[in-house]
Amino acid sequence: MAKGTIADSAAWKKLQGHVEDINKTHLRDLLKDEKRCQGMIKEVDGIVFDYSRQRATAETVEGLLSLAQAAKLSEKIEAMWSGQRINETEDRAVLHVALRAPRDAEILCDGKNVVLEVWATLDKIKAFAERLRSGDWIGATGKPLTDVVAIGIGGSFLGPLFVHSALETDPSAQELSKGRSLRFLSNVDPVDASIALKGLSQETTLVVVVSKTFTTAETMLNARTCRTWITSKLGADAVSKHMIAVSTNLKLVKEFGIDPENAFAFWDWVGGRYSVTSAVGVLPLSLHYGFEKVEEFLQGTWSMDQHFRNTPLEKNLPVLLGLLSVWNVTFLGYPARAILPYSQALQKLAPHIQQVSMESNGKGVAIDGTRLPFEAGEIEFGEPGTNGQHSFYQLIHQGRTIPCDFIGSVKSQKPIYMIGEKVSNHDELMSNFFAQADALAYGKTREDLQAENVKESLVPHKVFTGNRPSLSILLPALNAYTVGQLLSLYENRIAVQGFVWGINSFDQWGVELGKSLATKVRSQLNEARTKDAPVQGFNYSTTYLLKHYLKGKTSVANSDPKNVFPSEFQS
Ligand SMILES: O=P(O)(O)OC[C@H]1O[C@](O)(CO)[C@@H](O)[C@@H]1O
Repeated sequence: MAKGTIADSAAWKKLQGHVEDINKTHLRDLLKDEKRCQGMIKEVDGIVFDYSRQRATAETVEGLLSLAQAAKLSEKIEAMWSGQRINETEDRAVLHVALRAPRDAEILCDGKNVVLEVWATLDKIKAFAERLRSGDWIGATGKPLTDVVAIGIGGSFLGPLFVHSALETDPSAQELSKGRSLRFLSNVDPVDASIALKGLSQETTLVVVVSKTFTTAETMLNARTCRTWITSKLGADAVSKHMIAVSTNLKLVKEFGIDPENAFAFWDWVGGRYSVTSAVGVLPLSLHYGFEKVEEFLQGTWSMDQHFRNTPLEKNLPVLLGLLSVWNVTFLGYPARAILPYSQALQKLAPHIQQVSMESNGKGVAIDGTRLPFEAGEIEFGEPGTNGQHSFYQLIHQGRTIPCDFIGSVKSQKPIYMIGEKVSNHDELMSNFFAQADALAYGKTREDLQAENVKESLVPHKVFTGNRPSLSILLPALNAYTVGQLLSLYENRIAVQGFVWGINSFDQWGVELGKSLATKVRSQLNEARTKDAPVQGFNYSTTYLLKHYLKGKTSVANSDPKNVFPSEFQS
């Protein structure tokens, strides 16, 4: 589009007009049309995707596909895959898909096949993981390193944590990680460090500092904290044995004191929140589970990536998911989405996707800087079912309309059957998965309640309007491969939304302002505590709060500097 935004397109306007038609329908009636439903259930590489409970008809989907065409979606997907610098404000390509490509694939960036570099790093990770896991790599006192603490924040933390929590309950992955532990340290809150290091011994711990930039304040402070924890017990030389790094900034890794030989690279064409399939996730997960298990995860992502790149839009799961999200957010006016895995192992899916989505698409201007005449981005949150049912589902059923993603699996990784119970524990879980989607769609009418002889005064309270959209994703089982498929499905869905809205989903300028203001506060706190300097240069409110905060702290002016650590740090 030469000028203006996607909202100027005829396809956009047509969809706006179509909202009125949809508002005349109820999901209760739409679900009676079996032909419609049949067209809205797709199966790809073992995953069933059912969007028949969306407030949409074949005409809606057709309208959305025209919108995709107006937004040049196919061209944008191809531009991403062909290494064009589609992250224009940072002048970078967006090629996280290359991270999971098989060894013999070719993906070009600036005329270079990046798959070769990807595999050089994967080979290095594999070799290192084998050395560590076999006990060939030993710590400063000669002991094998069985515990890994991965320090990182945002994309350098949430993705690896999500995959780790998903694999933790997979029996084969469990077997591979016997006798080992993997912990994460992200928050700069000293309590997080005390939790991460609790009970660990420096002698058997390897710290992995994960930071794309190697400048992130929280990560670097936690890295220095762990370095002090190690050196105070094992001496300065122990760093080379007990600390390694993942970064695109190998110069700063070296300056920090980590041997560049023990650093694992990735590239500026990998966005932080899209980096879990780079060394950011692959290294710590391989140290814990072995490289082969992590490779299965990469293969799952690649399978869905290939489907995304090569399948016509109308059958393409990430595309359909993305278009329906645009429909819900922008046209039907539902700004939020609930991610509801009926799988405890997917407990960190929502927090991870929350970052991928909200940091990617929470933008106010189009890629050319034009202010958007609509609100892009989506509020994403979620909890595993059935826990969420006893928390926020009340609001979803009778309060606000929040489109839901229900995710379940056919098989459980930990089946429990008990004599005398009607169903297995997993069947009980999945009964809720199936029931909730229909409860939201159909609701319960006044007539239904009257037929049940419900007391008249209670009828209004017990009515469920229904007509609340959801979609269902059914995996064959939860394992490394399907976790990879799911990740790619969501990552690519989020890219599709951004491509259609016409925004840059791959920069994150919105996180900068808070960071720079924190620098000013940090130096004020330092001046106040070490030199008793007065609080100045802030507005009334911040000055008041800072003074109150400082009143409760001990001044260290005129005293000898010393390290202070919680007792958990002393092993
Ligand atoms: O990996 P880094 O450079 O430490 O950055 C951590 C995170 O901070 C952000 O830059 C901003 O939140 C994320 O995009 C990124 O994942």
